[in-house]
Amino acid sequence: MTLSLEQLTRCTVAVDLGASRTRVYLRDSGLVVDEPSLAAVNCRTGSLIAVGTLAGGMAGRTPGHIRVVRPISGGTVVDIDMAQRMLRFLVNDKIRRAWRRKPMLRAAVCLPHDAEPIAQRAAVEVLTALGARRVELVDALIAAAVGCGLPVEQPEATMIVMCGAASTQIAVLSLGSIVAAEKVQVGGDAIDYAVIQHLRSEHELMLPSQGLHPLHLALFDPARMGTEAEVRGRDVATGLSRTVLVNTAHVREAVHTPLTAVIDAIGRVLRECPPDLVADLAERGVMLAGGSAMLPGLDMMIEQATGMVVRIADKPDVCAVMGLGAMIEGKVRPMHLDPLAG
Ligand SMILES: Nc1ncnc2c1ncn2[C@@H]1O[C@H](COP(=O)(O)OP(=O)(O)OP(=O)(O)O)[C@@H](O)[C@H]1O
Repeated sequence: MTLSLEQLTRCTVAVDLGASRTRVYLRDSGLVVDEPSLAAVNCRTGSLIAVGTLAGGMAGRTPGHIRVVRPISGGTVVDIDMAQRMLRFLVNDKIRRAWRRKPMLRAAVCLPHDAEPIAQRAAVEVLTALGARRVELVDALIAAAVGCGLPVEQPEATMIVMCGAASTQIAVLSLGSIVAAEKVQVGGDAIDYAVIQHLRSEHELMLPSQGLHPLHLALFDPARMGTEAEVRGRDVATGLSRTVLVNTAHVREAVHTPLTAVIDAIGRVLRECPPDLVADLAERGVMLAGGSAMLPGLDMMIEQATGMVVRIADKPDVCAVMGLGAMIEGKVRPMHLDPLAG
């Protein structure tokens, strides 16, 4: 992966191909695409019917011959052809025109920490098919840390916990590099799954896929700890609509297992760090980013488990692409580490 800021400033477009959402930042225009990484396909003809938000609205409501697919899984492109087609439709005419004016278009893509060479290659192929002549790959943790406004280029420790849909990545950074990092395959989707399973087994209730986010507020809000929240769904046996009262403390217990994996990974990263950096972190705390950082009370759960202050980034879901955008716009100044003269 590259971290040559000079190479990045030659890029016109910054892309974050996430498991849950695809985001595109265009130089001089800002964030121009932020849509679900979904495509609806007609299985009989192979034609694409919808992408992004429109495809998301179709999920769970399609007839047998239409499938809503995710070409990106865990931050890795798993279906290159579909990802290319999805991205082509997500970037509208205006962006395509801007790209066409740049025959030697360069693109920057952020990839999960420690992405396999095959995942790196897949991302390059997706962007190349859209006209990029050169693709710079950047570690998503560095991009997100820049996007959160952390002083990554300074000789002081900063810690970022990026909780996405399919994974949580944790890193301690200093002097523009990653000192210690870890990735666990637990993110917002695993937390949602734990809630769905709890409602299914304890209350015999099935939830529509879109019904979870409004629920997060009722179930995880620390102010409502130990109270009951009304949840509406479909009865598993009868298929009829039903409302149940759910104890919020029990739901928190249900998500304990996925969250424990995240807390354990934070501990492992801290153990790998030199003591001076850990002392910095004790003062400065932890920055929480990624879409799942918006889960009410997640910051407090991490704070209680680690004993460190946890802050949630401004717009945590778009930190990585905005950080990459800042890099291509040349807003990040590298710290000079040239050998001393004399
Ligand atoms: N307001 C919210 N409250 C709770 N969870 C949320 C909220 N908004 C988004 N999420 C969760 O955030 C996750 C998406 O986060 P993000 O946009 O960072 O994912 P991504 O970058 O596509 O994923 P990944 O980094 O795993 O590739 C989803 O699991 C979603 O359920």
